[in-house]
Amino acid sequence: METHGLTRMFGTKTAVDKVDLKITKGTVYGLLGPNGSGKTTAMRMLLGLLKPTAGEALVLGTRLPGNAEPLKRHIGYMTQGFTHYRDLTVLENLGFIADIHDFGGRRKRARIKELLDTYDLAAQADKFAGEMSGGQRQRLALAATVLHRPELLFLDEPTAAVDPETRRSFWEQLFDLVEGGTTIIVSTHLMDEAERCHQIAILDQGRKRAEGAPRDLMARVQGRVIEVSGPDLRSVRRHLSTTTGILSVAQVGSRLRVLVAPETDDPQATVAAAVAEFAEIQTQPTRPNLEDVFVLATGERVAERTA
Ligand SMILES: Nc1ncnc2c1ncn2[C@@H]1O[C@H](COP(=O)(O)OP(=O)(O)OP(=O)(O)O)[C@@H](O)[C@H]1O
Repeated sequence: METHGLTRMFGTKTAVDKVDLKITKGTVYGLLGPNGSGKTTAMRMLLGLLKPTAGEALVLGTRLPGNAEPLKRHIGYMTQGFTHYRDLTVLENLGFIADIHDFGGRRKRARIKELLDTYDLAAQADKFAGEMSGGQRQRLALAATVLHRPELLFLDEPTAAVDPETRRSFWEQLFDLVEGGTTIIVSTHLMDEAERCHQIAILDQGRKRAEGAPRDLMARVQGRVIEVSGPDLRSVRRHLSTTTGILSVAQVGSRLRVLVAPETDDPQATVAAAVAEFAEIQTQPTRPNLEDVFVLATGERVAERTA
């Protein structure tokens, strides 16, 4: 899948701004960005549901904008929230989706049985979707999305509303799909979710600000994140927040994580000098995370934007 200069305006607002992407078959590609950064709009254009204002995309050999009809058999889309019928049972929900995809008779029964086994839903088959737990409903949503064995799967913030344990097992299921050759495009504002992707693009205000494997992106920030410990950390934090060359300061437990701007030669010495007036302060470089990459790419923390 590739896009060139993909752009979408709503009135005078540019929701997606000249975005170039290249996504390799059999990988999980993450679109990471805060609310309103253009993730859903980008996905809807790639699904052929929304026409780009400018630019183009090539999705599984189909050129967009253009006739997206041939794509529909080959792609799956899990929207934000759960889109199955709460007053139908698990079996009825899957049966309904199977009918939409023209699965009939024995083929329909076999595929539904397979999905109930794969997604551990057999015991809930006759339960109303509305009465299931969040984790079970999410498994049902994924089962329904992959029923027709799509080659390309779009997941819009799939685990924003579930607990960490459910999120972990959901991701294991995604990697099982990838092993079978499926390509997955997932949008998220969660750093731990983005870290699991093979490749990510960081989106901010509709623009792509950075792209690469999470590990490579974090390596680029190596040495720029300094951990500060000692007494009176709230005062130290306030002081560092107004120091030139320091991009962000966040308290994590009994330490501060300080991100130093790229143009600064010796980040640790810069932080040490800035806190010299405080007694008993220790500084040491620490391992960067994707939040640091995001701040560096956009100048702002995701949490601040999302809040
Ligand atoms: N149909 C629409 N009409 C007008 N503006 C829209 C429409 N859809 C999206 N927007 C605007 O485009 C921008 C990008 O929205 P989009 O939903 O793509 O972001 P997002 O990153 O998916 O965020 P979220 O996680 O909140 O869905 C936002 O400013 C949004 O208000």
